[in-house]
Amino acid sequence: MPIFQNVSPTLEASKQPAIGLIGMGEMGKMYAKGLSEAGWKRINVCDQPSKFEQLQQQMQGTPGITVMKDGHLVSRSSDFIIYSVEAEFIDKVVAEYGPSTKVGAIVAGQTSVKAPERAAFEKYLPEDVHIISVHSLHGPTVSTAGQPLVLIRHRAPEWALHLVEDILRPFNSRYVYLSYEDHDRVTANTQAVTHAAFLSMGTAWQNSGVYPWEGEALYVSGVEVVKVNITLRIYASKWHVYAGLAILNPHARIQIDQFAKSTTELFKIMLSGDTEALKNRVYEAREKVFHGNRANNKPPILLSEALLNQFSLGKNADASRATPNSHLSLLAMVDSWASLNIDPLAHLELAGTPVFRMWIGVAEYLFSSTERLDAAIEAAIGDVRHRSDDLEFTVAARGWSQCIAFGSFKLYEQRFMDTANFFAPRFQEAAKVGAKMIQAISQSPAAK
Ligand SMILES: NC(=O)C1=CN([C@@H]2O[C@H](COP(=O)(O)OP(=O)(O)OC[C@H]3O[C@@H](n4cnc5c(N)ncnc54)[C@H](OP(=O)(O)O)[C@@H]3O)[C@@H](O)[C@H]2O)C=CC1
Ligand SMILES: O=C(O)C(=O)Cc1ccc(O)cc1
Repeated sequence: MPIFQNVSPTLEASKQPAIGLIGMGEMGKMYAKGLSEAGWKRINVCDQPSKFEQLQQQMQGTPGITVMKDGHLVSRSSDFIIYSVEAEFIDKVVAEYGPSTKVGAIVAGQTSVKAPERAAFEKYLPEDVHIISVHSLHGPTVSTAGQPLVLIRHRAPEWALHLVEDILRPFNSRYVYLSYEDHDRVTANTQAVTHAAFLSMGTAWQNSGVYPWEGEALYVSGVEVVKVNITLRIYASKWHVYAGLAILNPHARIQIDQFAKSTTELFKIMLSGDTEALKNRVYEAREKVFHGNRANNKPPILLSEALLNQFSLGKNADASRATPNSHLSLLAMVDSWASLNIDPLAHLELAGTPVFRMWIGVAEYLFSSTERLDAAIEAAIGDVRHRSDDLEFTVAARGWSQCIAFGSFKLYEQRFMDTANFFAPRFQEAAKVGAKMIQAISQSPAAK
C-alpha cells in the first residue's frame, strides 16, 4: 500500500515524507542543501557520531534540517534514506545502521559503484524495506539541473519509485533508469576509464617535473587546456571517490587494462617509425567509434573551436604558437573504445558525466578533422620532442592499471596524493577555469 502519493514540498510538514541522509560529506551536504532549498521540511541527517556537534553548527539555520547523532536515529525515523558514504565502507556502515531501517522505508545509496552497495543492502536490510538506489552523475560543485541522475529500482513497488522521483524532482536532473548491473557496466565504460586517462596524464607530468603549460609551452591549444584542467580538477577531488569506482567496479579493470594496452601498443608503433601502421590503426578505430568517418571535415558535434578557445592556460598562452601534439592519450582512448566495441556516444546519453562529456568532446574534436588527426599522427612519428612525454604517459597508464588491478586502496591513495601534492599550488586557479569549462559544455547544444 502506498504510504505517500503525489507528494510535493508545498505540502505541510506532517504530510511530507521524512528524508534521511547518512554521510554528510560533499554529496550528502549537496543533497541536504538542495532538498532544503526545494522546501522539504523533514530532512534528518547525520555523519560519524564524532562530528555531531560540528555538523549541528554547520547546519544551523538551514530550514527543514534535523541533525542526528548517528545512522540508527536517521534510519528509524525516515521514509527515504540515502547513504552517501565512501564505497569502501558501505558494507560496514549498512551492516551497522541497516537493521534499524523503519518498516516500509525506501533505501538508496549514492555510491559511484553499485556492486558493493547492492551486496550490503541485500545482506543487511530487513525484508520489509524497499531498495531504490540513486547516483547523481556529477560532482558536488556542479549544478544538478540537466545532469543525469540514475535511479535503480531494485526491490520496490511502483509507488515507491514515484515517491523517490517526487522527492528528487526539484533537482531538475534528468532521470536515467538502470539496473544495478547495467549501472556498473556503463559507468566502467564512461567514468572509470576516463579517469584512468586523466590520472595517467597527471602522473606523467609530475614525473616529467614540469607543469605542462609552463615548460617549453608546447601545450597551449584548446585541447590541452581541457586535458590540464580536468586533470587538476580530478586531483583536487577526494581520492576515495576515484579509487572506489575503479577498484570495486567489477567491469572497470578490463577497460582500464585495455587503455594501458592500447597506449603501450600505439607507443611501440610510434617508436618503430611506421607511419602507415599508425595511420591504419588510428583510422580503423575512428571508423569504428565515430561511425564511418561521419564527421570528416564537418563541424564537430560536441565541442567547437570557439568553445575550446575561450579558455587559456598560463599567462603566456598563445594558441597560434601551438605545435601539433601526438595526443597519445586521445589516440589510445579511441583505440581502446574500438578494441572493446564500446560506443561512447551511446553511453554519453545514459551516463555522461561532465568529465566524460569533455573527454569524448575533445576526442571527437581531434578525430572529426582529418587534418588535425594527420597532424597528430605526424607529430607522433616525426616530432621527437614528444617522445619523453609520451614515454612518461605510457609508463603512467600501465602503473595506474596495475595499481587498480592490485586492488589496494592504500596504494591508490599514495599514488594519487603524491601527484595531487605536485599540482596542489595550482588547484585554485584551475578550479575556476574548470568550472567555467564544465558550465560551457553543459550548456552547449549537444548537451541538451
Ligand atoms: N564527490 C563526487 O563527485 C561524487 C561522489 N559520489 C559518491 O558519493 C559517496 C560520498 O562521496 P562524497 O560525499 O564525495 O565523499 P565524502 O568523503 O565527502 O563524504 C562521505 C562522508 O560519509 C561519512 N561517513 C563515513 N562513515 C560514516 C558512518 N558510519 N556514519 C555516518 N557518516 C559516515 C564520512 O566521514 P569520514 O570522512 O570521517 O569517513 C564523510 O563525511 C561516495 O560513495 C562517492 O563515490 C557520487 C557522485 C559524485
Ligand atoms: O564527472 C566525473 O567523472 C567526475 O569526476 C565527478 C564524479 C565523480 C564520481 C561520480 O560518481 C560522479 C561524478
